[in-house]
Amino acid sequence: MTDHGAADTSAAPFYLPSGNEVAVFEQCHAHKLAVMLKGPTGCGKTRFVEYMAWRLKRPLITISCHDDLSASDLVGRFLIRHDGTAWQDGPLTRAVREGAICYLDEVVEARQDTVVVLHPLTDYRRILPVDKTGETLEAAPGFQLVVSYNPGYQRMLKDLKPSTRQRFVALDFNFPPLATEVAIVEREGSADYATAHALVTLGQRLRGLQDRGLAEVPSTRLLIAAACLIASGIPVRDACYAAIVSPLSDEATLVGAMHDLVDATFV
Ligand SMILES: Nc1ncnc2c1ncn2[C@@H]1O[C@H](COP(=O)(O)OP(=O)(O)OP(=O)(O)O)[C@@H](O)[C@H]1O
Repeated sequence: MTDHGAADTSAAPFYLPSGNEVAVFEQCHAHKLAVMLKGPTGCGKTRFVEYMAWRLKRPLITISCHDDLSASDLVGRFLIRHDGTAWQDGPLTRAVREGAICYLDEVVEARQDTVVVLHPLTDYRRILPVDKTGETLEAAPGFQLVVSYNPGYQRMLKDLKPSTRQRFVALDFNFPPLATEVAIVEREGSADYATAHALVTLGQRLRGLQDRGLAEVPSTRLLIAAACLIASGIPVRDACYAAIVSPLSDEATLVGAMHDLVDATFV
């Protein structure tokens, strides 16, 4: 869990919008609507929430969901101490009390019985029943629930229930348009324009391999990693293999096809 505590008064997190996501999110916040960010890994969802929390001057509490995450992990539990037991709020309860933005990353990884804890917070009631203490907390002004969800993963039995999905306004994220992604790689990867442009061109070509069986396509995050290696003196091809090609696949044919695209991009 990442806890930015009080509202972030430092400089704005760097975020380049791709569409009207900032305006839509602001309206959701004003109307107390929960938001679901849908999109592939590494395309800017977390950075967007950090930016919005800064813009709206709200504290941000981030929770990475996994299949062991229990309702108590979110809401809180009694801790045994030398002088008895003491209640400790979980991150969701703290966000509700503080009026923070609570960001649950990859919410689909959490078990259904954990996810249902969110339901009464997403409708007009905005309440959190804390069964173990008998309290019912009303969310403080400014509280907002935000979840992320990667629809690309094949999940079979594991998916969000319609009764959960329909509680959120969904914002679709994808990799940014070329010029925007070049600007991001330039800035975040300390790259010159030509290198950033070439890396994004390579990224777009590799994303085209999805039709040929590449399960995971390169995210903006991977392109930035390659740029960082290049900026620190690693030869371009080595950087691309290590930061982009190798993390994406172990399958010889696909790796070969990706190597060819690296060579064709950086002639
Ligand atoms: N629009 C953007 N503006 C600025 N930086 C961006 C943007 N999109 C992506 N990035 C960069 O890409 C990195 C990865 O993005 P981020 O961590 O937000 O992805 P994510 O979609 O939350 O991924 P995951 O689903 O794996 O958590 C960021 O740390 C940032 O450097």
